[in-house]
Amino acid sequence: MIVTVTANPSIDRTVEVAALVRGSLHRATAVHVQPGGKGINVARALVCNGVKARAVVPAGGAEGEQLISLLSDYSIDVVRVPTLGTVRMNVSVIEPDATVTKLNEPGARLTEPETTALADAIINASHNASYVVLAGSLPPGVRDDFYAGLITRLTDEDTQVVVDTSGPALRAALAAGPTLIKPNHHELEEAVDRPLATIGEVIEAARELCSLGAKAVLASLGQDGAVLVDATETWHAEAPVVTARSSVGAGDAMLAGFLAAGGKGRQALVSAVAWGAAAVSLPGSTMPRPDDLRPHLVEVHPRIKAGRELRGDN
Ligand SMILES: Nc1ncnc2c1ncn2[C@@H]1O[C@H](COP(=O)(O)OP(=O)(O)OP(=O)(O)O)[C@@H](O)[C@H]1O
Ligand SMILES: O=P(O)(O)OC[C@@]1(O)O[C@H](CO)[C@@H](O)[C@@H]1O
Repeated sequence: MIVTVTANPSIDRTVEVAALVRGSLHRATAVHVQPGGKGINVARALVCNGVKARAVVPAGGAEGEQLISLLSDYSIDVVRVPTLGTVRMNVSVIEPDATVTKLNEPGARLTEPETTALADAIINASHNASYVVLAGSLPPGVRDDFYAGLITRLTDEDTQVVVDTSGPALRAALAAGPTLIKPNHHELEEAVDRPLATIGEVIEAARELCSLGAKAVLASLGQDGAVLVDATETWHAEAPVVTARSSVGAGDAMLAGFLAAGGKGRQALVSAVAWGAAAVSLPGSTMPRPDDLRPHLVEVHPRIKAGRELRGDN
């Protein structure tokens, strides 16, 4: 069982438009409403591929009810932590060339008792978990060291903890020694506070985060695939570039693919890249199913080209 935690869940509304023009009225050509937040997406991707997942989710208000109802379409074991505040609504506007303009709300403030209840629910839900995934932003009211505290508590119980977050929460989490972190290109640049233009620079930055406490780094690089750095090895793998439809949640699908294939090493990286590539070719934040996956097309570079320039996001 893989346990995912989404401290700041969302209802994701993806609106497709012909072209986005600031200050204009747009008529949507399609709309998708899906349960969102990174941990929830990881859990959705896992169960869509027959891997058992439990999702811990704080949820309140009418939107909280809607989120739980949307989640009932998936065979996820949902652990709901009731809150007074409502679940946020995040909007992605997608143009035909797959350009995404994303509007994420901050999320409702969690009170101190709610934060304590969430932390206790996570610990209770995580006994016997093969991995616990702490994913996404923290809502207002929750301290930056929330994930760090959980990593310490879970590691004391020999649980493997994966973190996918950004900014101060990521920096605080590093020192607590997570099993794996999954930054994207932008989050990695932010973590080392410099631009990263080549594969070699990404690898150097990932090693720096290992020296700060992460046991491994899985960096997602959009159409340039992904880099995996652990204590002994470094790999770069990529799928043939697909015509993107929506990149929302592709990084979450990618992390799910990595964990579904064992959570370490070359084969897990191949699976991760295949799941990520499949996710970008699907609408909204739709997670891939077995028929969508093409792991045999993924190339693991036998020799890493450190000087290769990154092509940019999706
Ligand atoms: N155009 C593309 N063609 C092929 N594979 C892609 C493409 N875009 C993304 N991928 C795959 O999907 C993975 C995740 O993409 P990306 O780096 O954009 O994630 P992300 O920024 O973490 O996404 P999110 O935060 O929305 O979940 C990449 O590592 C890569 O394997
Ligand atoms: O605001 P956060 O927590 O950083 O990210 C939330 C979010 O953008 O991440 C997912 C895609 O990865 C979406 O489902 C969701 O809307």
